[in-house]
Amino acid sequence: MAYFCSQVLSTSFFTPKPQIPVLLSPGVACIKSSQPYRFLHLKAMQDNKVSMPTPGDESKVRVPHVLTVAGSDSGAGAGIQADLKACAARGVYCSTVITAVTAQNTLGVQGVNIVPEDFVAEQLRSVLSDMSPNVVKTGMLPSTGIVKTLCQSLKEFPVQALVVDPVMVSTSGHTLAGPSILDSFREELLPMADIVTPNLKEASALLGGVPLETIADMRSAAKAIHDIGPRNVLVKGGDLPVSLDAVDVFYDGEDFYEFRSSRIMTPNTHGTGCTLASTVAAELAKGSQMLSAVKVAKRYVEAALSYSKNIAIGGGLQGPMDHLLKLKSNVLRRPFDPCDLFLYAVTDSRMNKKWGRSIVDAVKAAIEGGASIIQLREKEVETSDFLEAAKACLKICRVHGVPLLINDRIDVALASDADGVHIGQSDMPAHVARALLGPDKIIGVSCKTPEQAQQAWIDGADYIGSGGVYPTNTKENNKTIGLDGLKTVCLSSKLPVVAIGGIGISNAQAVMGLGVPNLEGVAVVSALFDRECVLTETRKLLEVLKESTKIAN
Ligand SMILES: Cc1ncc(COP(=O)(O)OP(=O)(O)O)c(N)n1
Ligand SMILES: Cc1ncsc1CCOP(=O)(O)O
Ligand SMILES: [Mg+2]
Repeated sequence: MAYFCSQVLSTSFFTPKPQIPVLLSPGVACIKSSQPYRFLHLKAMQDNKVSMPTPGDESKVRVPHVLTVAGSDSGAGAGIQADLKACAARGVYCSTVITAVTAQNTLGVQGVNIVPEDFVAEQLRSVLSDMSPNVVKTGMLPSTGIVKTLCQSLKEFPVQALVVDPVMVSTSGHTLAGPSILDSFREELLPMADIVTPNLKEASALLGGVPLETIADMRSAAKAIHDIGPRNVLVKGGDLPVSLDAVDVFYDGEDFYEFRSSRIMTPNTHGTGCTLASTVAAELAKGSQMLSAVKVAKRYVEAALSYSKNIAIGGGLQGPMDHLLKLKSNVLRRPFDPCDLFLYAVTDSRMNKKWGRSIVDAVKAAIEGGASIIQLREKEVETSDFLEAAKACLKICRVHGVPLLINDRIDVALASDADGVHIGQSDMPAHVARALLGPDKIIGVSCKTPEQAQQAWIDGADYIGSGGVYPTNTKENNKTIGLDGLKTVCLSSKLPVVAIGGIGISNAQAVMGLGVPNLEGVAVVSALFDRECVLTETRKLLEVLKESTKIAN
């Protein structure tokens, strides 16, 4: 590997107009250049100071790493906090050097406290001397001294790429870095940058105040900024007047590229600039070339903006976005409660077809009748129909606060964002399902024996389905374990249990009357769905179950 790298390096020293990162191995990009800073960088790479796989150290995995040098935003929509979240969302490690601490919220910036220059230098040294970030991304650099300190540190500890977001004014209009830093930007920082990502105001400021009102102006600005020294320029046109599309202009010194996307109507745009730049940095750290890094970053920001367009955080005009695309779905999903197992309705497409109803109608009726959890057990439908049904049922379940699980099909559960899965002993092992679904989704496992119950607990299941308690026609060749077998499983299980198999209004009380504390309810298929009126049957079963809890107490 080292030999291959030095081959690339030795030719790159003589490349006349080098700009594009050369992929050496995943996460290791080498930028060809003949400039002094580049020389130091390449030299450091040769000396193995910059992240390289260590021969004989295969058990350790080097992760792509971005160091962000920026200001803290107490509201966490922008600055260091946005950078951390964007890198985490993109699967890249992010270390931080804080240049200023701001008091901010969705109303604006209430205060700024600049970190002393020598302490910025100390943070830089701590990270750069030990942790070998692949890429440095800069945000708020509030003083000339801090800009100079950073440039000095980068000469001492070269990195693979430098992404400069020339933050000057907050989205609320507060000055975060005054005009005094412009000279140091132009003279020192930009010539070291692999990409600079100004918005219209920042591009104008870098060019001495020229008005920028059209895409043609943006192209001229990109070219003029490129002349200052950065290898690539992205002029962001989000503030361009009278344009429905958001247009950004990218210039690599030879070609122009326009990135167009339809404007997402949302107030939650605070921190988009920081997020875009740190995502570019993250993609470069993974080994992407510059143009694809910018493309992916644009796509990610658009997706996050679109996902976050209706989230409500703070009372001001500009809210933060949700970098991890999780907040909305977590609000709608409540944690698993074992009481949900009380009346567990398991669908069956054959039965619903027989009675001329759709899966969605069957689920609606079961919920209206009082089902506390739904499982889609659709053994005969096409995958695409299963997915559509799951999405439609999920909408209904969410409105009623009823969890929706998918039988067997982890792929369908993931694609529909259902609340979880129910799996059997011959399905995907529960620990694999847990790894695929993450910590929050509900996983139920079928168990007939104490050993299986113990394994389900070890594997990270949330509940056990135990049966068939009574003989059933719904599942072929299914061994009946009886009430005794059910009791044995319950007593050996650390997890809540739901009984299944041949259960209906005639025997539900006998099952619940077993009197074991972790037996939470009954799961039924034919007693609800192989009947003319699902609503009536569900109501009747609910009454029987309620009655059995009264008797038990
Ligand atoms: C709640 C509940 N318990 C058990 C089962 C049976 O699952 P499995 O053993 O995977 O068999 P199939 O349902 O896939 O035929 C269940 N579905 N639900
Ligand atoms: C899926 C399953 N697992 C064990 S028994 C059974 C079938 C339950 O269906 P029914 O409630 O109609 O007996
Ligand atoms: Mg199964």
